[in-house]
Amino acid sequence: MLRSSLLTLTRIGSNRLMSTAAKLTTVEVNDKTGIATLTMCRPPVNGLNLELLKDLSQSIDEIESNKSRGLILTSSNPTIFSAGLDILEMYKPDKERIRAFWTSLQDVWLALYGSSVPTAAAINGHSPAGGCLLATSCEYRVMLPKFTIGLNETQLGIVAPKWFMSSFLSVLPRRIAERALNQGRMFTTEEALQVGLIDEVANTKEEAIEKCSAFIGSFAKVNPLARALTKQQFRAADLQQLENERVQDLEKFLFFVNQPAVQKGLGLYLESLKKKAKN
Ligand SMILES: CC/C=C\CC/C=C/CC(=O)SCCNC(=O)CCNC(=O)[C@H](O)C(C)(C)COP(=O)(O)OP(=O)(O)OC[C@H]1O[C@@H](n2cnc3c(N)ncnc32)[C@H](O)[C@@H]1OP(=O)(O)O
Repeated sequence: MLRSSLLTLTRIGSNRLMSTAAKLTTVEVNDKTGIATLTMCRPPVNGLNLELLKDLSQSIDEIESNKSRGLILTSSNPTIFSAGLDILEMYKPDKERIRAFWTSLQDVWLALYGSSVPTAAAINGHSPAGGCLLATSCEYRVMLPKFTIGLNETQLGIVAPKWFMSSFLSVLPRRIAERALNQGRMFTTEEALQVGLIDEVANTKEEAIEKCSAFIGSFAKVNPLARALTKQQFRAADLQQLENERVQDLEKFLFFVNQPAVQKGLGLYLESLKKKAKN
């Protein structure tokens, strides 16, 4: 693969840092545990734009093919895991780019939710919408206090697609998931723990990564193939549904995003974010 030939390896203590120039993610493999930490680093808020999504896809593929023992997803930003989809991709979109953007988001979800290696999210900051999608696509979540997580799409006047719901439903009981999605509810760390949206709370990012590593380590004595096939059987129906409906899902998104009312709503939301940032 071209990307493999561009790969540079740097050693930091017992970790190998795999990265390429101008990347929006880094992958660091711990030599002792064999676990890869995939860090999103797109300032200011890890907004999921086309480039970050492509990097995430490549990094997940890399981790799968390097036979890492597990994947921990986290952020280089000390207060934001990911602000979700970059709204600038969806507001007054470029025709070709927005197709590639949504297709890349589908790719990331299929790769992460369907990953054969154990996955965990060290949620070291706010995690709305697409950020929550990434976290709930993993098998385990550890979050730092005083942040928020949830699928807030209805608050923006937009609709989370079915596969966002699949990830959410793989974590939460249906009744709680349905109500939270309808309300566009953002959960505090404490509330998220209470309903089961996250598995543990940690006080620091390092502690969160340790807890994620311990979760991944809990599979050490389980046959990796049996574990991977079992996980994939659990997730097969959700994954297959998107595989079967990829084109329709893209067309539905394009139709929706181009509605004048949706464009107006996104514009107002962007404005309110910018106003808030200035104050
Ligand atoms: C039509 C579409 C149909 C279907 C698609 C459905 C799926 C949607 C999934 C999504 O992910 S939609 C995105 C939803 N995301 C959000 O609602 C998050 C919005 N952001 C925030 O709540 C906050 O920014 C934060 C809690 C993440 C961080 O707060 P704070 O640390 O106070 O940072 P600022 O708010 O000051 O933001 C700094 C900077 O970043 C810009 N920004 C924030 N979020 C986004 C974003 N999602 N997309 C693009 N830009 C974003 C914000 O405007 C500020 O920009 P400046 O230029 O003013 O610095």
